[in-house]
Formats: sequence, structure tokens, C-alpha cells
Amino acid sequence: MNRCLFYPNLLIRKSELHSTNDFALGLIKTQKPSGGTVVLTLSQTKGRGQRTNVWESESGKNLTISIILTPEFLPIPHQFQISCVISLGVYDYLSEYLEDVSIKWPNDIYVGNEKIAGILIEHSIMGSTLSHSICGLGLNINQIKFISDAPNPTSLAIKTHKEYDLDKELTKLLRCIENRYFQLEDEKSEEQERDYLKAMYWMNETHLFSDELGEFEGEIVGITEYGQLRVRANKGERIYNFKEVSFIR
Ligand SMILES: O=C(O)CCCC[C@@H]1SC[C@@H]2NC(=O)N[C@@H]21
Repeated sequence: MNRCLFYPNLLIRKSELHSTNDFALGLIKTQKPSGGTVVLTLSQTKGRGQRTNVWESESGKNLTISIILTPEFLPIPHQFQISCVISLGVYDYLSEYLEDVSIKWPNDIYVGNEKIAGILIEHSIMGSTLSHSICGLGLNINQIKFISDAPNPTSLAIKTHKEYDLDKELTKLLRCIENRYFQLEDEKSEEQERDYLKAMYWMNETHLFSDELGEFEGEIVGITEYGQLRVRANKGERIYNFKEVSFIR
């Protein structure tokens, strides 16, 4: 039997939205959307990024989507697995076109030292498991000029000197994410973690980081089973949750 997560009738297209994540959040509150529902807009006017950042995307140029997943099988402490699914799916998709794609922990997608995609995942919880995960993704496809002060943005078009049909790219992207989701559902999370580590930006290289104690030299050596970052520094290994450490250079 052919497995499928993303059915065409579960794709919700809106010409303009404040934020696809906010729209998806509204769906969860008012209806019970099926896993595999995808909200897409061509024009996002108040896109939200990590922390309090704004996500800017030129109208009609890029993929700005929110994927609703229902990973009821996943215990809450393992929610980082959803980050792995989405970031590896995007990584797999981009690797069809580009070399030097990497995942900057926890889930920024880079090409060399430039950011091509950002991911914002918001979970809703039921009991001790996840009921819905809203996986927001901004993937720069055809945008050439960036006005925002986002650090080093790039796009698929800049990197390959071609323009892309967004619908075709969406289909390819969703196939890659679907494969990674089934890998998780099939309890192949060890394989997934191995692939995530292989794809990781700055893995096993010495770089400058900063945390609440100041700047320090260290080397990313992996992640914990809960997705925290492990950095080896002079005085031993340090373990970070998201937002507790910054990558300097
Ligand atoms: O890198 C980041 O800061 C995360 C950016 C996430 C942006 C996407 S675009 C689609 C979805 N809707 C939002 O409001 N944000 C996410």
C-alpha cells in the first residue's frame, strides 16, 4: 500500500495571510485539522520568525507554508524529532540542487554561510503527548533582493541562477518531508539522528560561541536525545537549550 501524508485536498491556499502559523493555530482551535494539512500563502504580511523576529518574504516569490502534523505517538520530551523531520526534509530537498547545504542547530537551513530557510515549530499538547505540531517554513526560492537585516539571506534562484515554479517545488519539498516523517513514524529515529548530525553546520569544527558567561571557543560534538546542543569547550562539555547559546564565528 502506498503511504501518503500530504493529500491535495488538504492543501489550503490563501492569496494573503498575516502568518500561516497563526492561521494554522486558528484551525486547531476551531476545527480538528488532519495531519498533513498544509497552509500556503503567496503573500505573508506579518510572518513570524524565531524569538520576536519578523520573517520577511517577497510576495509571490517564495514558499511560506505551515504544515500541520499530528504526532500523537511522540512523547513531549522528544518533540525535537519534529524539528529533525522538517529540517532534514528541507535539507534533502535542497541537496537535490545544491552542495554545501547544512542545518544550523536547531533548525535554520544554510547554504555555505547564508540562510536559505527558517523554521518555526509550535506544538499543542494533549496529556503527555503532542496533539498537533504547526511547522512553519519560509523557504527562499525565487527572491533575488533582500531588504531585511536578516543575516546573510540567500535563495535557490540566487544560488542556481534559475527561476522556479513554486507549485512544482512545493510538491518535491513535501515528498522529502513526508519521507522523513514516515522514517520517524517507523521508529527509525536513530537513522534520523545520524543524518541530522551529518548535516549539521559547524559540526566538529572549532568556532567562537557565546553564552551567559561570555564568548568562548568550542566545538559542536552532537545533540542530546532531547535535541539540546552539545559543545565541547576547554573546561568540558556544555549543554544548551535553544536560545541559550549563540554562534559567533
Ligand atoms: O528562522 C526563523 O526565524 C523562522 C522563520 C519561520 C518563517 C515561517 S514563514 C511561514 C510560517 N509562518 C510564520 O509566520 N512563520 C513561519
